[in-house]
Amino acid sequence: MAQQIRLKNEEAEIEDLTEFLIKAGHGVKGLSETELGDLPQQYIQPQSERPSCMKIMDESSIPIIDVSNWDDPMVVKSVCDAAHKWGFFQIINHGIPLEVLENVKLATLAFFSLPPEEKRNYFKHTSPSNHVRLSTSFIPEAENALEWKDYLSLFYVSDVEALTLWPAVCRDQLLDYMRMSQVVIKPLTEVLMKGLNINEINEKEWSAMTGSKRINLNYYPKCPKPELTVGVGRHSDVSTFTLLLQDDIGGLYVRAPDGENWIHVPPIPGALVVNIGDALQIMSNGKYKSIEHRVIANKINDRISIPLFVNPKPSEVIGPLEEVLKESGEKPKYKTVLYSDYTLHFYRKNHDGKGTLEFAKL
Ligand SMILES: CC(C)(COP(=O)(O)OP(=O)(O)OC[C@H]1O[C@@H](n2cnc3c(N)ncnc32)[C@H](O)[C@@H]1OP(=O)(O)O)[C@@H](O)C(=O)NCCC(=O)NCCSC(=O)/C=C/c1ccc(O)cc1
Ligand SMILES: O=C(O)CCC(=O)C(=O)O
Ligand SMILES: [Fe+2]
Repeated sequence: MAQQIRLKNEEAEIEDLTEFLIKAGHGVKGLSETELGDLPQQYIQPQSERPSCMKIMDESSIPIIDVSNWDDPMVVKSVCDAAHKWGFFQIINHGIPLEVLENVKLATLAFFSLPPEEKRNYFKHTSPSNHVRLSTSFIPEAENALEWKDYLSLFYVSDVEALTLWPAVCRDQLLDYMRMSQVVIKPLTEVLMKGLNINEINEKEWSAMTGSKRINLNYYPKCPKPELTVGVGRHSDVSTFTLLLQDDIGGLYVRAPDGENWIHVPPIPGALVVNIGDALQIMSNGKYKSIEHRVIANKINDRISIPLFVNPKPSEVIGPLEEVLKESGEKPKYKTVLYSDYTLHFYRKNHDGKGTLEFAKL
């Protein structure tokens, strides 16, 4: 197969690659396992996006916050300051049992270990529902260069629906995690709102901020030439916030507050990475920031990560919160947008740093 991929002329190559990756269900994991030795040209990123162009700040680190007591004013301050300055932080002692997190990682590996004949049923054209979708790269149709990643994206509607639609090898573990994640989602939302002087969150605001959830299982197989490609290109999440579980390999980099340098997010056993998404940047009128981040591929190890995106409901109209505008006296920096229009805009283009936010800028 590997030889076939390489020997075809350029146009046939793309067709063949699509056949191999998607129709046959091998994904980039299958490509990695063929031990090509070389990187197919479709994965070669322009010079400016390659790791060699990143200025990395080794001495810096995003905050690590012990959240064993969410009511502690110091915790509230640390979380809100981090959301303002860094847009990214790690939380420890968050109350989700280690076993639940370990089971999510094992379930992710179990899904990607399924034979290609089974996995191919979850790609867009064959998936039984648009709430379950396996993809390779981000949006292959919209990208000039592909990303070295496969991912299963699961939109959560209810336990009942997930039990019917989600793949049996991982659904119970993921549902346990979704259930347990409330011990973080609820106090984290309350604390972030406190930082905006919102002390009571009504039903409508809960729905505006946390009304829908999506969980992605990311698989980054080892890559023959990591220096020429990316695991995930520069982007900010379109969520309200994201809880990210990563394994012990590393490779996630976030933009430093100076807007130029990059900072590695080291794996910490048992910790969760939290990042602010575009929706909360909009609702907080820019007080909290969604930060650009990217993943570098790895030559030696496969890597997995599992982001849980906490989002507004797709039918929600979001914009700067009234309380925030009143309290600060600021003019709105963003217009109101239908959240599903915002996410559709994100899904129609390749990763472009913080470009998605332009859609909502006034
Ligand atoms: C607008 C959505 C996304 C889809 O609406 P739908 O009408 O029920 O679903 P469709 O299946 O008809 O999808 C419409 C289009 O959206 C795209 N799409 C629909 N889900 C997908 C999908 N998981 N994958 C990649 N295209 C999709 C897809 O391209 C499709 O376009 P097309 O095929 O041309 O009809 C809707 O689910 C929605 O608004 N959800 C809100 C919650 C939500 O999912 N928010 C996104 C949080 S995810 C996030 O912050 C970051 C994600 C991310 C992901 C990958 C990365 O590399 C980096 C970051
Ligand atoms: O793999 C990671 O560490 C981050 C992945 C990511 O940014 C995403 O899926 O949105
Ligand atoms: Fe992300």
